[in-house]
Amino acid sequence: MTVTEGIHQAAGSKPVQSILYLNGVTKSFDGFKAINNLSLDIAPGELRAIIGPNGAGKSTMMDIITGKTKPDTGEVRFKDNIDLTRHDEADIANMGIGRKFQKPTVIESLSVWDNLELALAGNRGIWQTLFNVIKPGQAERVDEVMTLIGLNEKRNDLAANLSHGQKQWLEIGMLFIQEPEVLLVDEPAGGMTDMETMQTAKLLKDIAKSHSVIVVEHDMDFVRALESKVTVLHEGSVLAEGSLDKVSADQRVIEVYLGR
Ligand SMILES: Nc1ncnc2c1ncn2[C@@H]1O[C@H](COP(=O)(O)OP(=O)(O)OP(=O)(O)O)[C@@H](O)[C@H]1O
Repeated sequence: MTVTEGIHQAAGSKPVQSILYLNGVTKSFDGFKAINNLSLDIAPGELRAIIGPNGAGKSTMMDIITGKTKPDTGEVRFKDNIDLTRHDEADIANMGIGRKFQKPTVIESLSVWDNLELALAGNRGIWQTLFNVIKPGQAERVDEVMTLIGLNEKRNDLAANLSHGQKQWLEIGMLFIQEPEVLLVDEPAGGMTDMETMQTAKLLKDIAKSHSVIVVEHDMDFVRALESKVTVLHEGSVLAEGSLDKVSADQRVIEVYLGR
């Protein structure tokens, strides 16, 4: 059994084939098909990049997975047999599908440490977290995540004083510390320097050693650095899938990106 299989297979149960499985999903807005017969299969522990021109349906797809938007038709399954269309957004987040939006939402007036501690505490609330003694093991967990996101030396700095890239890493850390099984990450590299972009790719690759990660991104240098399978969306469907080299050599993908 590989490490990934071990993580995703409960004792005695059948190994999970697909951490996320979409089949024949359609969603229309006022008669316009934003998602059109979309199918997608993500394996446990997979890192998958989703690309596609503006309006291809990337955000709507993420909204459908997280329960923010209900599809008109089609299957949306988590761990093979959990039908996500029957659950609301809060349920889906609690089941272990975490999403990081494009804009960081860290609390600027708190330190890096406090932001992580707060995220770890989850529903316990801000005042209890800040004034209660931290539980055994939690400080170690905060330290561990702080090291992963490369902000150890900034632990006592206010989040307001971090660079844009560092805020994004902190936010990824705040999602990761809650131990979701799947992380959905929306355009993390937007507005980052080249060095920050490469560090973000490394961070997501590190996270994907033990988690499934789906990342939507426009920055092709970032997508190349992920070294992952790429899905190209266009007009709400999968246009091409494979390595970045393979999809970027596909004539249909070239036409979509360059315009006909
Ligand atoms: N709530 C909505 N009401 C009406 N139309 C919508 C709604 N949400 C999305 N759309 C339309 O659906 C299509 C797909 O949008 P979506 O935001 O999913 O694309 P995207 O690939 O994420 O684009 P971008 O890269 O620009 O963020 C677009 O034409 C958009 O205008």
